[in-house]
Amino acid sequence: MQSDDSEQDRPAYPRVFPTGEARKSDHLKAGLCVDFPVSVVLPAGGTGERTGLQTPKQFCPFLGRPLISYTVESFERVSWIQTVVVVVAKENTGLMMDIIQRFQHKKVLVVPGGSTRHRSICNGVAALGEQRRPAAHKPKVVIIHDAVRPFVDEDFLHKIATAAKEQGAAGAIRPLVSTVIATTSEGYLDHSLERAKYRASEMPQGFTYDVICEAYQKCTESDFEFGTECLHLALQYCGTNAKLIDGPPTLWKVTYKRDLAAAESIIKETLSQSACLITGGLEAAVALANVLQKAFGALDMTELNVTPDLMGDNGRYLLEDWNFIKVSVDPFCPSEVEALIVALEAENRALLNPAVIIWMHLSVTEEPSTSRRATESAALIDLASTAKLRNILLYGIRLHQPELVLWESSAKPDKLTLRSLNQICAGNPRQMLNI
Ligand SMILES: Nc1ccn([C@@H]2O[C@H](COP(=O)(O)OP(=O)(O)OP(=O)(O)O)[C@@H](O)[C@H]2O)c(=O)n1
Ligand SMILES: O=C(CO)[C@H](O)[C@H](O)COP(=O)(O)O
Repeated sequence: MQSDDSEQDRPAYPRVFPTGEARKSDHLKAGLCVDFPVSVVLPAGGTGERTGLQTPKQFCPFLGRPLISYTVESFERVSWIQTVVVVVAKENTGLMMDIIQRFQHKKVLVVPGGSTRHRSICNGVAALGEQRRPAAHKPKVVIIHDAVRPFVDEDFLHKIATAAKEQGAAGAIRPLVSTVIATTSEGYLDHSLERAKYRASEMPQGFTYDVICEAYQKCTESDFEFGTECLHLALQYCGTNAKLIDGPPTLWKVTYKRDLAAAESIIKETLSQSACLITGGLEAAVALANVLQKAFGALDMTELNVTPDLMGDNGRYLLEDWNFIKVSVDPFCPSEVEALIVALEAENRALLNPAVIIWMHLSVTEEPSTSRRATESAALIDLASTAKLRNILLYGIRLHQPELVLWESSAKPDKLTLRSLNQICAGNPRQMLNI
């Protein structure tokens, strides 16, 4: 991870929660688009030796999902990207096909890798020219991105794709973290480079299909064996000076074991503490929602809004980024939560921003029997398992409160109620009853 980031330069990691109107207007922007075919090559054929782990880093799991699946999703969700070629070592083809099936990736083509990164990328580019799928067009622009850089957003991909189309090649750059020096063969300082003049070359990079094909056709065995820079091939063999674009720090590459921990914490960080309470408009649910809102407020949580439903434009906006607390009062009705899961799925949210649904059900009649509770829990476990495959984390809390007096919207919540709700809210959702 880049270590030179000052506080002001802290990465704007893709977060679940927008901050007010600015984010809202982003949503209202018609959406980025390109009017030429763009496809992607994700080299994922390495062994990840530097992590010191047996499993190649691209297949290491984060919250139950392999890293490569997060990267694939970052591209798949971009409507103007046609095909995502994932290049994997032959022995990992089965594993990759299994990941595609399990996480329902739709745009992926799996291609066998080579012995070096350049050979793998070259195989991926060649596969784009051989596609036989009816809907596949030869791409105008090919974006190349390491499979082990999962945090890439649509805005930046758009910049790279459009610059690549205009210029023939484009790539992300970042300020250097340390000064680069040359050493003598005896291990002494030969000379050092003036740091301000140099940049670190990162990914993604974009090329017109013709430029990247020509570069790989003309480059030497030595380039294939030792080269580390596709932009260099475009310059040397096609005379194309790449357009360089300052990228966000989120583009860092998972290289060492500590990067795996950092990636996981970023993914977790995107699970925001704020949420939208859905009441269905029922009086008792509204009263409960108000108590919860006060409890969250007392915990100084950033945002907790209450809405009766997710209809209309506001609903679409909320579905795009927010987490949800679905409040219901008898009867126990999983189909309401199922409808929320279906709506979230239809919104095709980024996998990097897992959606969390907490279903808080209030039972106001007599205590349900053990067998009824078991049947209801079984239905919810099924629902939660299906949701998890869509990166929707479903948790359940059942409250039994025959007396609703405390929860009338005008009443001040009693201290005990507030304290127990605070305890629920303060707990890691993972420690709650996970249905
Ligand atoms: N023969 C290779 C080598 C690397 N890569 C891919 O190129 C990307 C960047 O390379 P790097 O971080 O060096 O990955 P590894 O080669 O796996 O790591 P290491 O050098 O530590 O072994 C990774 O997504 C990696 O899977 C590839 O497709 N084919
Ligand atoms: O940044 C890059 C290219 O500009 C590549 O990600 C980098 O070269 C990969 O190198 P390595 O496989 O040695 O980590």
